[in-house]
Amino acid sequence: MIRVAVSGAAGRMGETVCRAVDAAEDMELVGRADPRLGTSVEEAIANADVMVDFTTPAVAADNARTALERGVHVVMGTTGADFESVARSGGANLFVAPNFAIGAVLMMEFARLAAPHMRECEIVELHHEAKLDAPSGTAKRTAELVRAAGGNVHEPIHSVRLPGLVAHQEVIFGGLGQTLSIRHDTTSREAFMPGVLLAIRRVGELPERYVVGLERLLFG
Ligand SMILES: NC(=O)C1=CN([C@@H]2O[C@H](COP(=O)(O)OP(=O)(O)OC[C@H]3O[C@@H](n4cnc5c(N)ncnc54)[C@H](O)[C@@H]3O)[C@@H](O)[C@H]2O)C=CC1
Ligand SMILES: O=C(O)C1=N[C@H](C(=O)O)C[C@H](O)C1
Repeated sequence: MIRVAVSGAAGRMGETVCRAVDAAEDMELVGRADPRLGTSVEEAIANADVMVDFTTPAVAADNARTALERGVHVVMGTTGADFESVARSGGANLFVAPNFAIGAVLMMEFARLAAPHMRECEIVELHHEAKLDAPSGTAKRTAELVRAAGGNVHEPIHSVRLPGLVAHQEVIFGGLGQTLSIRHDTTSREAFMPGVLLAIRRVGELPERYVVGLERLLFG
């Protein structure tokens, strides 16, 4: 049994992760941290092997440090924060993914493949109106990957925030007489759960202490 604590447990993602962990036969939900529940990270991780964090950019790095210093592996989903500086804390592993949905990972892979052939690129990301960070973590990661593959991502990345949206992104390449659009739509937060559960199962045996991107677990 993998003993899992969820940080941000009363949030949109945290509640969904708690249900997914509860339903997984090889996992036990041992702690739920959230100020809205009156529970701290320290209490929640006391008996945990892995902490999953979906909180806010302001607190996520501190939460990760707290867990790593206590030897608890971290699966980090929170975007808009930098985790490089905490990655070497303690003796446990840190896995960070800006997007846990397989379709979003494929969108980024396809964009990386297209970049050397159609260099000019714009990214439009669209999210629910309560999202705190802009551009999204997925959009920033896509831009990094496209640029590393030789693409020219135009600034700024376009961020749309509206009620009715969940999480969506379009990567548009333009070339002579043609465009190529790669679009991913998340219509339910359930989309992220297989990726989160995979990361919980694998975070204890990463090849390095700090790994970024679900593609590292999916495609080796
Ligand atoms: N990597 C991925 O695939 C995904 C990442 N996200 C990211 O996850 C994060 C959370 O998103 P939502 O669930 O929509 O936000 P939310 O606002 O619904 O939930 C955040 C929760 O964190 C709690 N919180 C605040 N401070 C805390 C602390 N110090 N310790 C523990 N909990 C604390 C809040 O009370 C709230 O319940 C965002 O950064 C978002 O971008 C969201 C969806 C997918
Ligand atoms: O806040 C969200 O909802 C999401 N955040 C992540 C991001 O910033 O890319 C992943 C997904 O887009 C949903």
